[in-house]
Amino acid sequence: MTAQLIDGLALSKSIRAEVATRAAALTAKGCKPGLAVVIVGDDPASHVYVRNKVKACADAGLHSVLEKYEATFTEAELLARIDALNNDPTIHGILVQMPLPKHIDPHKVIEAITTSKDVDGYSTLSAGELMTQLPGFRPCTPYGCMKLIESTGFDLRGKHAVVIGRSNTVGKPMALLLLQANATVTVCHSATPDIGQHTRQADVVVAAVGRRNMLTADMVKPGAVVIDVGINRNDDGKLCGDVDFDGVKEVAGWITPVPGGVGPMTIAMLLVNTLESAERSLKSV
Ligand SMILES: Nc1nc(=O)c2c([nH]1)NC[C@@H]1CN(c3ccc(C(=O)N[C@@H](CCC(=O)O)C(=O)O)cc3)C=[N+]21
Repeated sequence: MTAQLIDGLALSKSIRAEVATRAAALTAKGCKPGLAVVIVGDDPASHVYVRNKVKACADAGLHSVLEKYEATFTEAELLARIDALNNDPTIHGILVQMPLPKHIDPHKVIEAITTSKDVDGYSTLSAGELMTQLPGFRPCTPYGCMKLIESTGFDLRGKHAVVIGRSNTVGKPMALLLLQANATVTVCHSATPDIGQHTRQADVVVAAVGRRNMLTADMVKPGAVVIDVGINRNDDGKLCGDVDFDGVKEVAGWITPVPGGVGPMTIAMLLVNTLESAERSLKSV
């Protein structure tokens, strides 16, 4: 193996420890940071994720509430809960776990969350704040990817970064964050004829596709930083990313594992955003 491992689990722990320190200071001032996590339906993977988020809050000394609703919960009922959480002074962040059941319009739900509590950064106003470099919340996964890249000491200025995937939650905000760090950014997607032609020129590759082994060693420039956002299962049911880790680690300079890479950072940045929201709420009174 030539690549150095970027340990997302270790980095997430140090960020969460820092969150805990700042949360304790806020709590001492009478403002304990609070996160509300809302889940509708019975998708088992989603239930595992939200449990991890709530546990991470408890570990860092944040207040959290988990609201679980049956798959039959209506859109109107959910919007009423969001309205209540928007007006709840003990709650600084609201996360509605995706995906939602088909009868609920996710856009309507996301837009109902007040921007100051949109710690997922999924709303159109948060997206606009990201695009225009205003202080709104950055989506947790791309924000965590930036911290992972930063942790290597790699300076993005003037470097070529290739993002594979153009989702609203990862690919698009990732490209904007890399651009803000002065990288030259290429976004590849399902209609890109030859993705390898682009990634072979890249100093940084962020793979956010959702297809196992889509990035192989022959597509990577020697020494490149490779960030794997994928969440897939292999034939044995084991969690794996989008990157052919065993092949790419022989070529890359730095690489994130799955699990233990981007996933834990997503949760760490959710706590950072919630803490930041609580700090802002104190400043605004
Ligand atoms: N409103 C909303 N916000 C989200 O941030 C959101 C969401 N909906 N829906 C689903 C995705 C997925 N997601 C993950 C978070 C942590 C891990 C994570 O911690 N993964 C561990 C492994 C966990 C395991 O073993 O399954 C790791 O990669 O090491 C994974 C996935 C947040 N999401």
